[in-house]
Amino acid sequence: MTPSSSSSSSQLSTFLQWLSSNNVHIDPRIQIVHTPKTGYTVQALSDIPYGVRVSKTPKSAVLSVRNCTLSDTLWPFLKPLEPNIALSIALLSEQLLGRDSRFWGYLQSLPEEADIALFWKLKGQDGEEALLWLQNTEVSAILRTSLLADLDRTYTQVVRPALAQWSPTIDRFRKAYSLVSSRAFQVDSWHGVGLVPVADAFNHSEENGVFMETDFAVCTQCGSLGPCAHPEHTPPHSSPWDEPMTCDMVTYAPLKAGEEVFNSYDEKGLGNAKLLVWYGFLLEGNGEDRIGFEREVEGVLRVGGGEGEGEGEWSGKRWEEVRDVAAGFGEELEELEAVVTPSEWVEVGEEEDETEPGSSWIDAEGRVSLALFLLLFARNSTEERDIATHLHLVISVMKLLDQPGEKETVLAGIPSAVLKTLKGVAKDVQRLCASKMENMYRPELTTSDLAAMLDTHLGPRTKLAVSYVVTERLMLETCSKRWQDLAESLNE
Ligand SMILES: C[S@@+](CC[C@H](N)C(=O)[O-])C[C@H]1O[C@@H](n2cnc3c(N)ncnc32)[C@H](O)[C@@H]1O
Repeated sequence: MTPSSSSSSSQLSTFLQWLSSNNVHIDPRIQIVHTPKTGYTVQALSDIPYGVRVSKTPKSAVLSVRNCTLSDTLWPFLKPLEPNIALSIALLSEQLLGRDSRFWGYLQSLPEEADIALFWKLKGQDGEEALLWLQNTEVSAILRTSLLADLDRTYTQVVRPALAQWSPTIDRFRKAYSLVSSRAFQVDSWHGVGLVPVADAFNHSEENGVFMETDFAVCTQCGSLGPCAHPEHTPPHSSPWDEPMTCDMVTYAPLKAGEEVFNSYDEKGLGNAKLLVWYGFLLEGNGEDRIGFEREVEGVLRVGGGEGEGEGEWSGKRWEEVRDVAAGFGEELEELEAVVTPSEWVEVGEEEDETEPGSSWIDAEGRVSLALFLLLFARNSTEERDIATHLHLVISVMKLLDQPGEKETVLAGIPSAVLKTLKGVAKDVQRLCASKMENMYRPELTTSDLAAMLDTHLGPRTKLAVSYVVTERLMLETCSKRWQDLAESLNE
């Protein structure tokens, strides 16, 4: 239910009063705004320089499994659970207490639920249609986890018995989970995850203006930052121990008057698939998007393609050899950044297992991951004895082709084995992309058809799903076209 603007403004004023009585500090240069359509946003009222603490929420005002009213009773039930599930139960318990909850002024300001894709399966026709569209995308890969079943089981085994006096429904528990999923923060090593009033009013963007700062390393037994009765806790020397512990939103860049202030929900970045599943929205042109090729890599390898190569050989000796050789090629490989994404160079040759299918992906610009490039290189150069020289030549040709100039001159004198490997890699990449698209919903529709559908009458979830699919299709098409062009230039 969408609240009217008068109920929305009374919710906000009750929330602001609650913040004030819980000693939450808000810098007068920012303002929390609420409209029924956009929910909460935070606006800068004047220019604010870098490094300003624009809000400070005492940890006593954070809702966590440690801080909730029924913590003493609930803790033994919550301790073994996955943190977000445990926090959802803590949140639900406060919601059930209603006005008796010390968090009521905050809770009454929250939406009833966040419409996250995790629960679309349970949302009738629009949700089901949206999920059909998301078939064989990154979203469906995330949704393959057993979380929904875990939530059902937790409801029966924990929520119902622990909160029996209120007879909570599974629906209320799921709604609480959706709020936690879309607005909880890591608070510290005692609270774990928690709902941090004010901090959770900021929307997300890739270019964030604020970030959260808090003392994380507190005593895991009692939450103390300074010296306490627990000998395992070594107090950090960097923080004053006697000040109230707070979760602060600090400006990360100078803010301009009149502009919305954004946070980033994950310092490592969040692609649209995760945003849809855990937060229920997506960002246009999200630079963090990736498409994994776990299934397709196995499919392509199974059908063969590397000359004379049999099933299963790809991850064997040759792959290890290529990986070892590539570890010494750091700078050379970096120069391929137009085709191979530079963001994971550090992983090459390090402990992370590059044979994991999870490291084969393309990025938002349609560039292949280094692991995928090397995997396909390995698979298409099985006959080469001197793999280091062969890799060097392949990289050199790719670099030359990327520069303006006569392709014929570039290619003259290049050993045919090098061209063959490159053509093989190009063909494999195109096959991976095609295979991904063929297994999506309605593959017969072009990407332009899908984009045109966005102007027609679609349910809100279906619309989000179709826009997501358009971005994945564009990434695949960009990637495929780049390698097709490369292969064609080798034929000229
Ligand atoms: C932590 S809350 C942020 C405050 C939120 N607007 C509210 O009304 O409570 C996260 C939720 O805000 C919304 N949101 C955050 N960033 C957004 C963005 N860039 N575009 C659209 N919705 C966004 C999503 O609904 C998300 O689940």
